[in-house]
Amino acid sequence: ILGGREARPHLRPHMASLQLDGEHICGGFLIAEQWVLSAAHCTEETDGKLFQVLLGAHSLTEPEPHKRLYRVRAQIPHPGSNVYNNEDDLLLLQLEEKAELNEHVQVLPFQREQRDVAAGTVCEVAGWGTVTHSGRRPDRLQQVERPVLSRDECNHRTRHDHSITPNMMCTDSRKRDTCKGDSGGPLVCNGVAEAVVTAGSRVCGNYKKPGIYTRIAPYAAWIDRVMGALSG
Ligand SMILES: O=C(O)c1[nH]c2ccc(F)cc2c1NC(=O)[C@H]1C[C@@H]1c1ccccc1
Repeated sequence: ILGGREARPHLRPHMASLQLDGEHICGGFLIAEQWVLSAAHCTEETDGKLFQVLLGAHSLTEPEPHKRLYRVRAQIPHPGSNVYNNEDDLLLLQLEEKAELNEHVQVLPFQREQRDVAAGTVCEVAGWGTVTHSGRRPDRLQQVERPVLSRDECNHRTRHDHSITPNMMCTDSRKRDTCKGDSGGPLVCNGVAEAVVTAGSRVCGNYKKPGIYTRIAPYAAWIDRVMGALSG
């Protein structure tokens, strides 16, 4: 998160850190007791290794009550996700067991209504991604508020040049922005997860390249189908 600040500890009990060998790779969030939603691109360089999911954390390194690392039973990237574009950039992770819910570990409801968030709506995004242009990695969860940018604005030739589909949305990226390591985290508007930070490589903090998110409502049926099929 560029231009943000340290989050109030444990005000985002839905936040997850997707880790490989103890290293934070991407964000994610708890959508059900045994399920985390993140971004498919985050699995690109993991050559088939399964993530571990850290829940209940504020600091990535310090011991905290309710902080717990969960093993993953299954990772299901959306079938439409690919390495060439940001389309269908969603990843479902089934935890080995149901997460133990408490004040620091909670599920976050996601938007199911197929209606765009109005341009100008101020939403918030949190993550353990880079906090400086030189790539400094924070130990504690950061957050930033960002206004939604209309799809037409975002698709302007000088911005994302018509690559933003109806299944995506954008936020203003002037100075305050998401960055590497924030991908997979939720864009929360009025307390509801509207979208997921896309994990394609994008310059951060440049107003010419707004933040890109995968809207969740268009994928509600896929999410329900996968969770229902693997609910054994
Ligand atoms: O965050 C992303 O957009 C993104 N997209 C990817 C694609 C492949 C892939 F193998 C990884 C990623 C990845 N995450 C990262 O590189 C994470 C490791 C870097 C990081 C940045 C800041 C703080 C902690 C760790």
